[in-house]
Amino acid sequence: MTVLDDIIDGVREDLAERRRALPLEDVRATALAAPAPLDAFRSLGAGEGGSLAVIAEVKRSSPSKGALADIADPAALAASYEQGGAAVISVLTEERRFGGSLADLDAVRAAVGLPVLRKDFTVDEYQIWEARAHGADVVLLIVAALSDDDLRSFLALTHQLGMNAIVETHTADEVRRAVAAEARIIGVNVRNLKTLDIDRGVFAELAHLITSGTVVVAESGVRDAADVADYAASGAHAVLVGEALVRHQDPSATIDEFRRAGRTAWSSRGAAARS
Ligand SMILES: O=P(O)(O)OC[C@@H](O)[C@@H](O)c1c[nH]c2ccccc12
Repeated sequence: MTVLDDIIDGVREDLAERRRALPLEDVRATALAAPAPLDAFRSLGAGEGGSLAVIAEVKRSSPSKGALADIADPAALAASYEQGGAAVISVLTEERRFGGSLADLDAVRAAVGLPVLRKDFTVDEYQIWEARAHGADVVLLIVAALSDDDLRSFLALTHQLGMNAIVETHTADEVRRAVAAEARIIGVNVRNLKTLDIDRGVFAELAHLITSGTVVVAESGVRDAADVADYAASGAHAVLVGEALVRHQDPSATIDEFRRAGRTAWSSRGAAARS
């Protein structure tokens, strides 16, 4: 049993409970009445113009490190992310291992004008409707946790609702599956969710397998501006950062610094390509 299997068992139990309290029909009705989703593909694709997008995450704890930060006011944290120039705000909603909640998502949604990612382990279409009902614009689809059929049908539902999905990969085979499913945004998570080990080199190994026209996101393991520059130089349009931001005194300034590091790496990459 991997860590991922274990997390998903908990996710399914919690999901069964929410479904009993609120049937899919009710969640659907709320989702369809919600304000139209924001276009995260566009916000992230701004990378084409030579800048790197930062997806800034509200993350209370993690299975590998336990409690990361005491986030008393997730809305205020998200507002500081927006002020620093984040393109998208990610909110962990998984409760058991990450300490997140749909209440955190609601608070952040109300506080920012940016696209919001509901970060969870999506194993059922219910969670996609639920994300939309809570005002999310983006969901996470982890290839390692899904069959090809589920990946395709979840992606189709997400797009039908006008939302985007970050399709998360960790191996060459998963990248191939994501590309075959016609994912528009592909994330490479350098953390192996089965073992929780980080290997930053995985990003450069896999990024070049992703077809052009796709937004490429480097996920996890960003400690500082140098890590951001490395990901950008290897082809990231965006980076997804949690721990380094929630632990920092001034998340807003940190995002600004990361964006500048990304821009410099982008322009030298452009220069290398031209010469
Ligand atoms: O805190 P970090 O190392 O900056 O990582 C953020 C994000 O990539 C990580 O939270 C994450 C990536 N994929 C996930 C899937 C589920 C839960 C969490 C994640």
